[in-house]
Formats: sequence, C-alpha cells, structure tokens
Amino acid sequence: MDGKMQRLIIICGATGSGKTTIQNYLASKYGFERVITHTTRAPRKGEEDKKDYYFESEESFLKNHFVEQVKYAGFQYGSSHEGLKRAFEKSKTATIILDTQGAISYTKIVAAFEMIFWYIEVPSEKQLEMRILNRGQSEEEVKKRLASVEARRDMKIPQNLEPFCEIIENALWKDTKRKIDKLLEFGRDN
Ligand SMILES: Nc1nc2c(ncn2[C@@H]2O[C@H](COP(=O)(O)OP(=O)(O)O)[C@@H](O)[C@H]2O)c(=O)[nH]1
Ligand SMILES: Nc1ncnc2c1ncn2[C@@H]1O[C@H](COP(=O)(O)OP(=O)(O)O)[C@@H](O)[C@H]1O
Repeated sequence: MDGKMQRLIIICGATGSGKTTIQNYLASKYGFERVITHTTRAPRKGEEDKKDYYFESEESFLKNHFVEQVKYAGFQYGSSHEGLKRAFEKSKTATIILDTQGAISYTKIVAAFEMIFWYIEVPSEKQLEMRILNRGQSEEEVKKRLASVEARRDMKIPQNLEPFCEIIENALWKDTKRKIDKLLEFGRDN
C-alpha cells in the first residue's frame, strides 16, 4: 500500500459530544477502520476488550509502544504504534478518538500518513448531560466525569488546536451526517 495515500481522521471533543457515534458512522458508511486505543479505565456496560479499547491494567498498559499517552479523569489512555498499524492494514483511511491533548501531540509528530482533525461540538452543556445520561451512565458518574479537569478543558477547543481543526457541530444527527459526507466529498482526491 502506498504510505502517502493513508489518512488518519482524528476525532476529539467533549465527553458525550458524539465522537463514538461519528466514528461508528464512518466505519459503517465508508468502511474506515477504527484505531483501537488503550486505557486503564474499566469497561462500561456493553464495551468489549479489543473492540472499544484495549482494556489494560496499570502494568500491561506500560508494555505498549505509544505515539502519545495522557491521563484523563484519573485513568491512563494511549494510542500505540501497534494500534495504528493494525488499522492501516485494513483500510487506507483510519479514524481515532483522542482527547485534545492527544490531538495536539499528533499535530507535532512527523507521520507517513495525512492527518485530518475534527473537533465535535454540542450546542449546550445541558444537551451534553442529557446525552451522557441517555447513554446509560448514572447521574453521579456523569457529574464526576464532567467535573474532571480534562473534561472541563475539552468542552472548548484549545486555542493551539484550532488552526488544525474542522469544527463540526453535532446538533441534529441528520445534519451532522450531511456535514461529514460533504467534508469527505470535498477532501476526495485532494
Ligand atoms: N490522548 C488520548 N486520548 C484518548 C485515547 N483514547 C481515548 N482518549 C480520550 O479519552 C477521553 C475519555 O474517553 P472515554 O473514557 O471513552 O470517555 P468518553 O469520552 O466519555 O466516551 C476522551 O476524550 C477520548 O477522546 C488515546 O489513546 N489518547
Ligand atoms: N446528534 C445527536 N443527537 C442526539 N443524540 C446523539 C447525537 N449524537 C450522539 N448522540 C448520543 O449521545 C450519546 C453520546 O454520544 P457518544 O458518541 O457516545 O459520545 P462520545 O464518544 O463523544 O463520548 C450517545 O447515547 C449517542 O447515541
């Protein structure tokens, strides 16, 4: 495969903004492979090891070869060279979900693939809370998550990430899909 043709779509945004929903849409409509990242947080109901994340212990986490790693709401998260390679073996365009700090790290690396940065926004914090609650997490869990320094930080796009990012407002899902389709149509062959 021609390395120059590979593309990584980096998706970031507040917790509950719709990053996973968008990643799933890109997988089902366009066949874009997901880069599975590593975390020490426990799986949520319905999440599967090696599909949603590589769920790691503190010890096993350290054994990976990371492009970047962060601490988010008290847990470790990291994207590994192995994870990227596995995704690019299956499709030329891959997608990855990162916090904004991780996305900033990617703006600084020299990579063999093209990078596209998307920041997902939701019109109001109230809507965010509602969506997270609908996802099945308890009110207490949601409050705790939204109170972490990292979650607060990622509610807004950091200034040093803004020049690299396409901001996608995820209000009505059908409009979001249309926006994404347009962006990908425009990006084709560029
Ligand atoms: N930097 C970085 N962030 C990650 C990685 N994997 C996941 N994240 C981010 O970690 C944050 C927390 O993810 P998660 O626990 O799944 O919670 P959610 O955002 O509420 O679905 C999100 O902002 C993810 O984008 C990674 O490998 N590196
Ligand atoms: N445009 C939308 N309108 C209404 N609900 C949405 C929309 N996009 C995503 N959701 C829902 O919001 C919740 C959070 O979305 P999710 O993709 O899990 O967010 P993230 O991965 O950013 O934390 C999920 O229950 C999802 O189905």
